[in-house]
This record gives sequence, C-alpha cells and structure tokens, in this order.
Amino acid sequence: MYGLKTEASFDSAHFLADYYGKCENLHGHRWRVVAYLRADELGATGTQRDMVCDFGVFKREVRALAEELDHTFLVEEGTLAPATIEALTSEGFSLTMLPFRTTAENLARHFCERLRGRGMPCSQVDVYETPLNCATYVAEEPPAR
Ligand SMILES: Nc1nc2c(c(=O)[nH]1)N=C([C@H](O)[C@H](O)COP(=O)(O)OP(=O)(O)OP(=O)(O)O)CN2
Ligand SMILES: [Zn+2]
Repeated sequence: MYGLKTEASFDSAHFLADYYGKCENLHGHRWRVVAYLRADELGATGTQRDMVCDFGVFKREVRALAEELDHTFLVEEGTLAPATIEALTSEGFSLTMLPFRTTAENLARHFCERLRGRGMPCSQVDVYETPLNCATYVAEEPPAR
C-alpha cells in the first residue's frame, strides 16, 4: 500500500446553528485541511509512472477546493433567513451555502468526496479548526485506481 499526503488551508467565517455555546455566534477559523491518497499499485506508464499521483496535481486539487471556501462565510442551508442572505449578499459579502452543518467532520467529508469526484484516490481527510482540534473523515471503500 502506498500513500501521499498534502495540505492546504483557508480562512472562513461560520457559526453552528443549534449549538448552545459561543460557537452559535459568527466567528472564524483558519481551517487546515490534510488530505491523504492511498493506492495498492503505482502508476505503470507515462508521467505518473511509479507515483500514486503527481504531487503537483494532488496539491493543486486540494488547494483549488480550499480556494472555493477561502474568505467566504460558510452557511449551512436553511439556517439564515432569506432576507439575511439577501442583505449580506447585497453588501458584497461572499457566502458559500453548504448542505450540511459546518463542522470540521462534515468539511473533512466534503473535501474527501470532492477529491474522489475529481478522480483522486482519497482515503482520508483531516480538518483542523484550531492547531489542537482536528476531525477526520475516512472513506469507507478504498477508491479504485
Ligand atoms: N466535534 C466538533 N466539535 C466542535 C466543532 C466541530 O466542528 N466539531 N466546532 C466547534 C466550533 O466551530 C468552535 O469554533 C470551536 O470551538 P472551541 O473548541 O470551543 O474553540 P476554541 O478552540 O477557539 O476555544 P478556546 O476557548 O480557545 O479553547 C465547536 N465544537
Ligand atoms: Zn467554529
């Protein structure tokens, strides 16, 4: 079994709906995303011969996904009134509407699924909300190479 790991980070605001504590308020994090690829076999031919994946390709994919969220307000769908969304948008703020609660766990799954959707054999993603607090998502099935 072979593995690769790379990371990216992004700065975003969020709040947790249905949370009773300080995280129900709007606040921000520098989220750190560590993504892992796994493969039984290495590439056989061409530019990726004897690689799980070119590091250049891998890091660009992870950075591109982080860039989608960077300096936006991550909002779980259904947790802000339409008038609030309209007011923020009309002020020029960038909102990213997400179909899940914006926990580190769900963001880890989001990154893993998006990487797999782009053909990367992603096996795991760790998302750090703070330097000491990290959530992990492990893909159930090893992706086919
Ligand atoms: N399992 C999870 N727990 C929490 C998550 C999460 O994503 N998964 N998220 C939050 C909040 O986003 C919150 O911002 C983080 O809370 P907390 O750990 O309290 O934040 P700090 O480390 O900044 O707190 P200190 O007071 O500085 O220790 C909550 N829980
Ligand atoms: Zn938070």
